[in-house]
Amino acid sequence: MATTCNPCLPVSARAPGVPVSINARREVRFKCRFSVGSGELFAGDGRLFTLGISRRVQQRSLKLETSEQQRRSRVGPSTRNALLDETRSRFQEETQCSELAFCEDEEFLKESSAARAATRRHPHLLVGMMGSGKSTVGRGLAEALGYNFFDSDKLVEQAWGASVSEMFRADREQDFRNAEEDAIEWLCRLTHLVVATGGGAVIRHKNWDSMRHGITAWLDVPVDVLARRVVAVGCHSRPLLNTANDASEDAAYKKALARLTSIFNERCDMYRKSDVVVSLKEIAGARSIDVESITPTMIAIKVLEEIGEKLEREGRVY
Ligand SMILES: Nc1ncnc2c1ncn2[C@@H]1O[C@H](COP(=O)(O)OP(=O)(O)O)[C@@H](O)[C@H]1O
Ligand SMILES: O=C(O)C1=C[C@@H](OP(=O)(O)O)[C@@H](O)[C@H](O)C1
Repeated sequence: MATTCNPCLPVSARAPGVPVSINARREVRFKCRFSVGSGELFAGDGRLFTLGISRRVQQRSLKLETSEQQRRSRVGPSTRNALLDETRSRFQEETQCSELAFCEDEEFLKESSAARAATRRHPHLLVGMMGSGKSTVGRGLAEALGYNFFDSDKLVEQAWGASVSEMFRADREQDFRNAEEDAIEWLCRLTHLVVATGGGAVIRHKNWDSMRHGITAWLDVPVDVLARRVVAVGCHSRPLLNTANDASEDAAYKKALARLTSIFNERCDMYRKSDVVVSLKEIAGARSIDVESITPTMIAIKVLEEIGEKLEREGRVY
């Protein structure tokens, strides 16, 4: 028997978990309030307990909640108490916590579901220059959180039945920007999702009004790295770079670098308006590696850490 946590993610970054429930296999799920982590604990007979670890775990105490759903599942009081006793002793053994409290009172449940509802108001929106990794990192982030992933460019393409490049080529950039605005407004009304916005989303105030319903994270990637990435995959899907006809990769790189530098200089103040900034240079410095060696997973972890810290500073739960 052991608690199992995703070893790739730091405590503050683990998934916030699912609502408390008992499933068809009669595995009982417990979830704690102010959860900053979760683990799984197996009872001797194969039942699975999903546990949330409270911030207070550092003070050697732990709070778990059981839910109305569990009550509805017709686990009788003696079974429930036996489960709780078993969980208590096994978890105390695991965590060396001296205090462990199970809360079942209505007030606690109301409070914790309000807290969960508050976090649900926050879609995670990745902003940044084209090629900064919003889609790549966003997908991993969504997977880690158990959220849905959306790419606003893709929604626009679906709505118009044309690719972004085709729209730009047909001189319909303004139509694209309007459709992007609608897509972002719609997405920001939803919950439990990670959105990769288009690189230019930050230029419209209306998008910021929408994005304030969520949490924005800027992936700050040096322009030379961006240029290398977009040239490597081909610039056909990035109409603003206009490098399609360049004969050599070197020529395409130089043109992309110049164009990206100028776009970055125009937009950097707007990217800085984001709730959190994830700088690849900083990650590289902290890990003593070069920027090109930073993996999307490392970036996703940093995004989660930064968002977690921001919410904590503001007294909100993740
Ligand atoms: N951390 C990374 N390291 C190396 N390549 C990356 C990294 N993040 C993204 N890429 C690559 O860079 C390209 C652009 O990434 P993408 O996620 O499409 O960026 P965006 O959505 O911001 O335009 C893709 O080919 C992707 O595989
Ligand atoms: O920077 C921009 O203005 C744009 C970035 C692109 O998205 P990505 O950042 O996903 O490449 C796409 O929305 C469009 O080509 C415009």
